[in-house]
Amino acid sequence: MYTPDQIKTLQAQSANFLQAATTITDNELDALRRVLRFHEYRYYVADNPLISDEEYDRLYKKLEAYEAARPDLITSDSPTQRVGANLTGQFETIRHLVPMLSLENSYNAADLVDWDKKVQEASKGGHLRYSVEPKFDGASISLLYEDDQLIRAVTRGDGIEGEDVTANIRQIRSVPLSAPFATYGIQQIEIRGEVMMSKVSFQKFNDKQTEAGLQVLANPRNAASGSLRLKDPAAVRHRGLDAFLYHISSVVLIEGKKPTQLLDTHSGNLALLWKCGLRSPTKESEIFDTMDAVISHVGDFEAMRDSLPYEIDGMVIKVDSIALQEALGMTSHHPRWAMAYKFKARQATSTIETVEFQVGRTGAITPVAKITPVALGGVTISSISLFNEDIIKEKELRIGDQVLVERAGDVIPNIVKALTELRKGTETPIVFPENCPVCQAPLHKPEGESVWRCINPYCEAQVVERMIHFVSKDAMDIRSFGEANVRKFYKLGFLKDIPGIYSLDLERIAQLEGFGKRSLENLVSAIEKSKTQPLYRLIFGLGIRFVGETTAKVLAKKVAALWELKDFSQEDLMELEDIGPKVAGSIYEFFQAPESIALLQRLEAEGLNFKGQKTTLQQEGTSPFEGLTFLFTGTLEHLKRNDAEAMVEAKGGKILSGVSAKLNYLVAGAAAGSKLEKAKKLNTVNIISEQEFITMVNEPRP
Ligand SMILES: NC(=O)c1ccc[n+]([C@@H]2O[C@H](COP(=O)([O-])OP(=O)(O)OC[C@H]3O[C@@H](n4cnc5c(N)ncnc54)[C@H](O)[C@@H]3O)[C@@H](O)[C@H]2O)c1
Ligand SMILES: [Zn+2]
Repeated sequence: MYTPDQIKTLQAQSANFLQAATTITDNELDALRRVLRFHEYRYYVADNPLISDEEYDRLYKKLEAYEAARPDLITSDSPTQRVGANLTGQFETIRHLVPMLSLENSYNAADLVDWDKKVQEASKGGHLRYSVEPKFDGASISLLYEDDQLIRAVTRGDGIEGEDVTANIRQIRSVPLSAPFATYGIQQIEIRGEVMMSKVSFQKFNDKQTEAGLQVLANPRNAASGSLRLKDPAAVRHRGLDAFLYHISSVVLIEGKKPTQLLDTHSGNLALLWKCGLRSPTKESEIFDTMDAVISHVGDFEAMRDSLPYEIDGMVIKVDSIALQEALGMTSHHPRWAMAYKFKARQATSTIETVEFQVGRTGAITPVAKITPVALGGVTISSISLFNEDIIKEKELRIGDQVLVERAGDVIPNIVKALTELRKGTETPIVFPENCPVCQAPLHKPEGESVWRCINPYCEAQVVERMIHFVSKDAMDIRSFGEANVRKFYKLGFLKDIPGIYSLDLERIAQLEGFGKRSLENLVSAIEKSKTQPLYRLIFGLGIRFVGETTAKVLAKKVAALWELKDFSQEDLMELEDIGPKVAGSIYEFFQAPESIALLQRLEAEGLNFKGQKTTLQQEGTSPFEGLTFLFTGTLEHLKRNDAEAMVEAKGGKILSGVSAKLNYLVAGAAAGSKLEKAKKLNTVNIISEQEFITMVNEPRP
């Protein structure tokens, strides 16, 4: 459709239009329309947009503003006069009973208030209600049911005609093949909705694409519309698609039947669809009497956008009364009775200017792309982690590449893809260093891992990062310390390692600019306070590889004092909750390394809390045998069998009737027989004597 040269020219023109703050001139009108049509093709037909939605919307608004001032120059094929065509020519086209339009977009409360005024005028003082529902970010479809049977499903196409994708739509489980419309007197009904791919299915889909070396899709919308065009309906079934149906566009009643009242309002329509077994957004929609209430609701919904299982890109506000909808009518592009309220953009385009390699506290090398600063979701983004070398290879990123950047909610920004077609030939590969960029030690990458590491424990970058981690909020939480002070003190030679935090030369610090009496006092008291932090914070703060907060808590609970961890074997560690071989290996290594022991000795000498939770827990606990199982066999010398069993139960343990893998302790008396033999074979049972049992009962915890 477009040659590589045309693509480059059109993209350069887009960039010019986007940069120019001013409105366009008469001469540029044609070029802007061509540019918009090109992006519509990339978006609707190729499913591979080259600019972000926000950029497209800005171009569109530019054209709209120009045409509003010069209505004499509007042509019927202008992108503002019809919906972007997505006819691929691969399917039979079918005419919609009623045109299938786009929506008018609004971006702020003021836009909504303006629209409300127009609607109020049209309502002539009648009671006005708005129905508000999510704007589902998928691909639109139109379904036709006749005599309760689904007879066809069509894409939006150019709004007048769409493509017949019935075979594919029949694979979507939330679209019933038959529905009891006749009970409402309906013979034929045309319904509109959105085919969606959930966030989970989308992630799975992209993972598979990556694995197969295919291009990842920019968003679930692209994935949904791409799925509708698959040639093999069976393949559609595996994509995990859903459909929300939110509009009735046409109804033919069975002869002699009266229309149900549900057909009088939009909310009634949603209820009717729901009652007939279609997934309409009844639960997701709400009715409001005033635009003020609508505005506050859309704000609330935007805040919970990320907790939904599917993507929405805004809200749609609809006039609830169908009579008023009809009075308001439509343009050739959108109905006047509905308004989309678009949420803040999540994607933008930018350029990779350089890539830096950062060294983390565990020595991991993270490539970070420095991009041309771009505003996204309320913040300006100028650097983006590329995670590791594999990701760079998978996404085929190069320095100089134009890229699509995404920032969803609290998730850290990431690069969705490079816009490879826009390459000029001057882009250069991203070369991973062979040596640590800070200490120059050769980097290592163990088999099966994707991260390169500097394994020099004295690497400056790591030393500093470890200290930053140690003082951080989730670790020792030394409030007034922070990253900036760690770096400053280190640079000045005041601070060399973690224990040094507790022996800072305060007099020298007092002479530094910005360290008044007050801030120095705060620093000192924060450092002092950290000495009594619970043990798990210290363990976490040590920055042992793979030991997060949760693991640190597990470890702190298991010991009376930190030093005990030195005696844990890898097997001992693996018996603890949620600790696998990788984590166990790392903990074991840490406690065997002489450097670690020296570090801990210095910290202990500084008076840091090394006490774990083990002893306190047991003294408080009245059920030291909780979770343990016992069985007695053979003849006991000192205790009666019944008394012994009662002792176990009194301490929270359980008596089992036979030897199995569930058994923890077999107390074997004289002449023990088959049970003892079986326990020996099992290898998992602790076999103890009566005397050992008595000792255990008298001890706080086995
Ligand atoms: N990045 C690009 O290059 C590019 C190019 C073209 C279009 N676009 C994007 O597409 C938009 C235009 O596309 P569009 O015409 O499909 O409009 P749209 O997606 O902004 O809104 C209209 C569509 O919303 C859908 N919708 C979802 N939930 C709905 C609900 N509850 N009620 C009614 N409709 C609902 C319908 O399918 C309807 O057709 C642009 O604003 C832009 O964001 C991007
Ligand atoms: Zn290094």
